[in-house]
Amino acid sequence: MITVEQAEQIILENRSDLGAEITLFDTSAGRVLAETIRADRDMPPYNRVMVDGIAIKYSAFERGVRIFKIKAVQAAGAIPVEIGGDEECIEIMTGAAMSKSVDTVIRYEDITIGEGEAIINLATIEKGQGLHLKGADRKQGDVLAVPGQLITPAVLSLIASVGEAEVRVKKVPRIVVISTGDEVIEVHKHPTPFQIRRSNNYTAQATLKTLGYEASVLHLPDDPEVMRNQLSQCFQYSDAIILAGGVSAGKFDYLPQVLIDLGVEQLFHKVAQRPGKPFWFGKHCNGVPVFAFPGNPVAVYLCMHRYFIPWLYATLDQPQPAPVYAMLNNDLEFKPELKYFLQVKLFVNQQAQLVAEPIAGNGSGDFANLADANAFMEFPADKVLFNKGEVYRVHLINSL
Ligand SMILES: Nc1nc2c(c(=O)[nH]1)N[C@H]1C(S)=C(S)[C@@H](COP(=O)(O)OP(=O)(O)OC[C@H]3O[C@@H](n4cnc5c(N)ncnc54)[C@H](O)[C@@H]3O)O[C@H]1N2
Ligand code: MOO
Ligand SMILES: [Mg+2]
Repeated sequence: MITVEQAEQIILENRSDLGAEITLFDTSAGRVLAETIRADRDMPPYNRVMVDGIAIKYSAFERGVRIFKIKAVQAAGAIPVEIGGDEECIEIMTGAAMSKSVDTVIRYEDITIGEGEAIINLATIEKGQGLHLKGADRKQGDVLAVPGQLITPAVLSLIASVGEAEVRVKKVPRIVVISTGDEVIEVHKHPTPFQIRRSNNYTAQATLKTLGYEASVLHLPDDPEVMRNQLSQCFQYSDAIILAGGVSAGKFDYLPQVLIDLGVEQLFHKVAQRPGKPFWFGKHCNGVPVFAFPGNPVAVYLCMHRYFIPWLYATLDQPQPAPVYAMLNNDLEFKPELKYFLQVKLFVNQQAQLVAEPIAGNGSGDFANLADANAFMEFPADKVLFNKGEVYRVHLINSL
């Protein structure tokens, strides 16, 4: 049996390269950049007025001039107006490009406008005040965003401002989530006393949706023939396949054999972890990875966060998010030599520490308590006792 770290490494080594495509900039939020965005002009591109008021030459104020003749009113977007002499000013608006003949802006609140003139009511001003200098933020050609960067609303504003109406983004994988099991029926149907409604595939789909990724869902019965037929089609139109259930030691756990029959190379089966020990991972001969998670709902949920999402980041060339750590709030014991992932509720205490409160449950079949959790805490396999105050890694879940 391999460790969690080994499983993670094998999965990341099997990241896919799906290439890039062009998309319209205004639909690119949530996509991952596949090009470098550079400033096409200085930022700001001109000496930008920051307040509504008057623009003057500072040296005139320094000499004692307080009353300035208004030469013109200049709106944002208008051609910059020059003053004729030092005792003139321009009434100028926020966002306007200031001419070289003036260098300082005084806001309306600090002046009195009279008949064709402006009187400054301040004893002191600073040269260059009220002005956002050309190139102060970034210079023309500077890198604004890099490949692998998520297009957040902030990045999108940069893409728009440099005039990239079309932007190169990483292609997103076509993902299918497939639940298995004869006991698992459709959501709108009424279960017999020995059936359950399916939830695993929808949880996995929703987990992806919260990150901005679509997935289709499918269900397969515990019938190797049907599984073979349906799965062989899935390999034609998917870039990643997530399965749930049918991978353990039961008489009807056909999946590992079915996958091997279909040309999927088994890269591992079973990971030293709880939940999710029977996790099976392989790669189809056409390159499509297969994440066959154990059917228990908590195992599916953990494996989505611990394995599939990191694979997704790697596939999209996105840096993995920095690990998060929290402080355990209770003593606990876990004897098996497995890495233990426990549902916890995180909160920040008055010392600004991130604290993890374990949520007691009934094992990996108990998905009722998942709704109260916002993270899994990861406990090392080589320890039995875990004490209050110790710090361990956490994986955030249920964050919308
Ligand atoms: N002899 C052994 N038995 C089991 C072992 C083992 O090592 N030896 N491992 C246990 C562990 S750990 C897990 S986890 C489960 C995994 O089993 P499978 O992957 O084969 O999954 P199933 O048997 O199909 O189902 C398990 C459980 O999950 C429920 N389930 C399945 N699909 C859904 C769905 N879409 N929505 C909600 N719930 C679902 C299913 O009804 C079962 O209760 O095996 C242990 N056994
Ligand atoms: O692998 Mo499981 O521990 O029941 O989810
Ligand atoms: Mg089973």
